[in-house]
Amino acid sequence: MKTEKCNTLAEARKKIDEVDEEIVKLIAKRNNYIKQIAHFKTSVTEVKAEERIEDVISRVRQQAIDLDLSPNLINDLYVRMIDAMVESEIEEFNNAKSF
Ligand SMILES: C=C(O[C@@H]1C=C(C(=O)O)C=C[C@H]1O)C(=O)O
Repeated sequence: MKTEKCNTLAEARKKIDEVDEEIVKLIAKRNNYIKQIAHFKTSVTEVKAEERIEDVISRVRQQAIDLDLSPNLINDLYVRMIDAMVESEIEEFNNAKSF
């Protein structure tokens, strides 16, 4: 992973702002795929797919370890994010069913 060396506080903050912009775009992209997935499912239990959540969390925890990042931090962020995305998937699922 390429991280540039910054020489000032302002420069480092600008880099952080750029990274944040990318993170939010990627989260929006992830959420768009989540909404598509809703259309391939037939029940709310299937929407929730607990075993898939465990797989995703386990994979990102390992990736955090590989990148020398706290696995617990990534775990907590993902639990919160997936929770919200499952809500958005359920909403999409219920809307699709009502057509
Ligand atoms: C996207 C899916 O649906 C839900 C959302 C998940 C996620 O945000 O990664 C994982 C499992 C499901 O709770 C899926 O089944 O893959």
